[in-house]
Amino acid sequence: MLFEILTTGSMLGVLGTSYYYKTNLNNDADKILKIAENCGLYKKDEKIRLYRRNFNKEKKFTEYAFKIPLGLELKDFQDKYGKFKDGLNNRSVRRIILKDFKNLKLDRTLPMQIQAILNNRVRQNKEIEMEYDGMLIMRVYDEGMPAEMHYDDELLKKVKGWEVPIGVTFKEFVIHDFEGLQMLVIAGMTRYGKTVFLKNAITTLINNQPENVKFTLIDLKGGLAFSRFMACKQVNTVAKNCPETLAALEAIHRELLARQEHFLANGWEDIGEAGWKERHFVVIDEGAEIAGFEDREERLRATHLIGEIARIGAGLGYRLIFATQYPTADVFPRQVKANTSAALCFKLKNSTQSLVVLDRAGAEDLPVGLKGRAIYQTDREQLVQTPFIKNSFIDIKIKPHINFRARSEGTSAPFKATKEEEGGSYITKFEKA
Ligand SMILES: Nc1ncnc2c1ncn2[C@@H]1O[C@H](COP(=O)(O)OP(=O)(O)OP(=O)(O)O)[C@@H](O)[C@H]1O
Repeated sequence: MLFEILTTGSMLGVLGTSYYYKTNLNNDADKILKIAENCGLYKKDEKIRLYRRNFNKEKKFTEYAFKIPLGLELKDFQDKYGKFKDGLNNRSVRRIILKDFKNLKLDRTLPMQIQAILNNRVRQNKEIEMEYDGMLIMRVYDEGMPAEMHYDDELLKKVKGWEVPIGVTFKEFVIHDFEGLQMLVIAGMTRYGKTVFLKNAITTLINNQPENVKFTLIDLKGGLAFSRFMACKQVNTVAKNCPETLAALEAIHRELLARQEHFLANGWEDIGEAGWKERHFVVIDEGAEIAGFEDREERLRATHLIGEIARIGAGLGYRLIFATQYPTADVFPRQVKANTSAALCFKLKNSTQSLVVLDRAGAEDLPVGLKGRAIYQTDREQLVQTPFIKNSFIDIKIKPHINFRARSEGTSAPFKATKEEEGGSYITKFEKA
């Protein structure tokens, strides 16, 4: 009796699963075509056309290739990401779970139990990835990404050199390599994961490049988030207000110009050719505070100095991470925007902000309340779940790098350039690669 039930159950399960995929595939393709049409993604009477579809059983996604009318581009479809996502998830589906049959109780309620298994409905949680390679590629994943990813030792082993973990997509682990892309913009509404990501980046770099990394941390949210890094020997400065920020930026600027002169004198094109290992990271959180400095002169000067780091810093070994929750055009120094080709964008308030960061709408459609979900944009775009790093984990990792000699108030303030740095000759020593 039990054997019969299990066999019948398994058969029903297999049939149910194959029915689910068959109808699901047709429905999804039809839905995409319909949503595109309803969103005005067509030209005159020319609509998008399905060219092929492939189902990847292992990674549980279906890839659709669409021919799109001339005059439309990938961005037009990405702008409607939220509409496609909601449309594909607009109803629950019947899903038969095979292992439920194994848990059946052989009593009078058996028929009801079987009925419950057969009638099981689940809310859909599909995710979409879009790309263009001569055709519009839409990958529809049956399951969205994990809602959480933890930063642990295993994850730390996956990054080396100047790489920092960005997170996971539906199918792969993503890193940001600061040797390839030296500047990174981070944007997102409050409490969606900017600071956690910055702490992830700082901890990773201290751990993997303890002898070569230097930090200037500009924390205009009061200095609390970066305070645990203050005593690390890799941290030159934690600036917490306008005067400290200006002093820190002026010091970097002096160093930058001196370095430039030194490179010129030696005929080095960039830090790679110079063979210097040091990289100096300037991390700014919250960038919008700078645009709000009361004194106009100070505001303009700070903006100019950050712009200079973005404009000429990369080749000289400077790296910039600029984070803000108010990404409006006047908050980004022009040079930062012009010289940055990487952005990590958490949920934003509206499409105008998204346009400033990503040059397209869409970040406003990221899920409400899902912390750590972001769009990572370089020359391509990936939807990622960023790793969550616990403060206790950070403390373990940075402990070996803490300078136990108590810092005086002064040492947490910006460092002073030496006489030599201020003058013509530049004496900072760097290790040869
Ligand atoms: N990647 C993540 N995964 C899971 N939870 C996260 C993640 N990042 C952040 N969180 C949660 O969200 C909270 C807020 O994150 P965080 O401090 O980074 O926000 P924020 O964007 O910097 O906000 P604000 O702009 O207000 O400082 C964290 O305390 C944590 O609980």
